[in-house]
This record gives sequence, C-alpha cells and structure tokens, in this order.
Amino acid sequence: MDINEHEHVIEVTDLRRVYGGGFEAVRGVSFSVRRGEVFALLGTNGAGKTSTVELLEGLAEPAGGRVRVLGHDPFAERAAVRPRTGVMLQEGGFPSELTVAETARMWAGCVSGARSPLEVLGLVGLAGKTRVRVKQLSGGERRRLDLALALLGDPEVLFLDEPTTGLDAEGRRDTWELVRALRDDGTTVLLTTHYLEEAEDLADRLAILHEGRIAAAGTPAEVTAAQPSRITFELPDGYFLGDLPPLGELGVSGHETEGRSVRLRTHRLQWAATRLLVWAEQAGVELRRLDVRSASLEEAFLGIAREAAETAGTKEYAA
Ligand SMILES: Nc1ncnc2c1ncn2[C@@H]1O[C@H](COP(=O)(O)OP(=O)(O)OP(=O)(O)O)[C@@H](O)[C@H]1O
Repeated sequence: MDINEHEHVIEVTDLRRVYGGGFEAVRGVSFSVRRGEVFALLGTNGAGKTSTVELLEGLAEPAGGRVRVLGHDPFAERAAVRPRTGVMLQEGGFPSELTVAETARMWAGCVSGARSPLEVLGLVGLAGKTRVRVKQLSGGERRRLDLALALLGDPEVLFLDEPTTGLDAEGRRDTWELVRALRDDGTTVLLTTHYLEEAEDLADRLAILHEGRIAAAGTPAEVTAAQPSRITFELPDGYFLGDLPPLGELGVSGHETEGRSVRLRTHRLQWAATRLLVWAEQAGVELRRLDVRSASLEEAFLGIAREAAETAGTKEYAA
C-alpha cells in the first residue's frame, strides 16, 4: 500500500454526543489519526470511549462537532466510508447455530471484494475451528472471530473496541502481532482498551478520556513524561528523612513516608538517584528494597484519573 504518513485519515473536532435524557457522554473531543498509525483511546469505565468510536463508525450522528474518516462524514456519507473500514464492536452478535466457517462466509457475502474467509480465520488463529458452532466458542475465540470478520473487507481503517478483552496472555500477544503487521502494511487502527500495557506496546499515539473529555494525549512516552518518576527505599533503624540531603537539592517534588519506607517523586530521576546514592555511600547507609523507576503509562493513567477526580471534587465543592 502506498502510504502518505502525513495524511489524516481520521479527524475529530469538538465532538459531542448526548443520549436521550440529556446525558452528555462526549463533551468536546478533538484528535486526529494519520495513515498507518495505531491510535489508542483509553479511559476509565464510562469515560466515553465506545460513545466516541461509534460516532467514528457512523453508527450515530454527533450532537455537535465534526468527524471525518477518509475525508468523509461517516454518518451522512456512510456508503463512501463503510466499504473502506473494518469494525469490531465491543459485543459482536452472530447467529449462534452457525459454524465459524459459515459465519465468515455469510459475512463475506455482505462485503464487496472480500478476502477469503479461510485466510482471515487463519490470520486470527481460528483455522482449526472452522467446523465449530459459534455457541461452542470460548469468549476469547469469539473475539478472534469478531476480528476476522472486521478484516474480511481488507479495510484501510480498522476500529477495534476492546479487541483483546477476554483473551488469554498468548491470544493477546497474537492479536498485538497481527495489529502491528496490519499497521506495517499501511492499515490505520483506532482501538480502545483497558490494558495499559497494550496501549504502551502497540499505540503510536493515544488519548486518555475522562468523563467525556481528553485529559491527556500524545505518544506513550510523552504522556508518561509528564508524570514524575519515583524512588522508593527503606531507611535503616536510627535514620530518618531529615538525615537525607535536603529534598529540594535532590530535585524531589514530593514525598511520602510510612514507617521506615520512603517514597520520593521527581522529574529529574538520574539527578536525584545519583545524589541519593552518593549520600548513602558516604554515610555508610544501606538503602534496603531500593527501587528506582520512570513513570509507567499505568501510573500516568492513575495520576490523571486522580487529578481529574480531584478537580471535579473541587468544582462540586465550589458550586
Ligand atoms: N444509550 C445510552 N443512553 C444513556 N447513557 C448511555 C448510553 N450509552 C452509554 N451511556 C453512558 O455514557 C457514558 C459513556 O459510555 P461509554 O460506553 O461510551 O463508555 P466507555 O468509556 O466505553 O466505558 P467502558 O470502558 O465501561 O466500556 C456512560 O456513563 C454510559 O452510562
């Protein structure tokens, strides 16, 4: 596939979704996805991930804002967009009495220029299950069948809503490999996930949603870089926090202690760790259970969710 990496295949501007009863699930979301990128939408339960993805899939009309997929409005111009996209919903609904092969053949009949059903079943590791009835598949196997069906039309853009939920560790890794191979072939992938490791491993860029708004966005490295790294250790008996060099000099922006355990937060990890170790060496102190680590996406996610909840609490209090 000829890839123009600068082309924005998905463009979302100030998107809003309001459900009956007036609940605003998506409150002004903007982002874009370039051709050949894997973009992950993360967020706590009810953050608005599925509500957003459904608007991109053209399943509903936005209450406000604008969506463009491959240059078209996916709701108003469904006929232009749908054949070029693959969709894996959070819950696929198949007739449970059909076999895996029958399901894939039936689906292929609805897709123009469909790939061979057996080929896509092979891609997702279901080649050995073609004669099994859908109702007999495990939850993870059903997710794989969902993915196979989304791939039948050889889509330019793939929407995957929690593609690895219910998969065991090996199945999850296999799916990641498949998504990477699709990306390398030029497919643009937008996925939602609750697995932060999945987003860290797979996504070129991501956005963290909280209560219908984007709380953070960027590459996984950019999103984690905004969070402080941490150093934890235990001080030996007879030593206290006040015995350490002044925390400001160590570049420490925050700290907690519990008994002998100390946790320091810093945006200057190498600087702080070096000064701390030099002090310990010179003072002849052994820092037990020493652990020095950069922020992970999980910490960033939890930090952002905590911050957003505190801000909401402050607002409620102020109101
Ligand atoms: N049809 C509906 N009518 C009213 N409210 C809805 C409807 N569908 C979703 N919601 C609400 O909109 C909010 C966002 O839901 P959504 O399913 O988009 O979240 P999500 O981020 O995908 O969550 P999860 O991770 O749990 O799948 C939730 O508060 C949900 O209860």
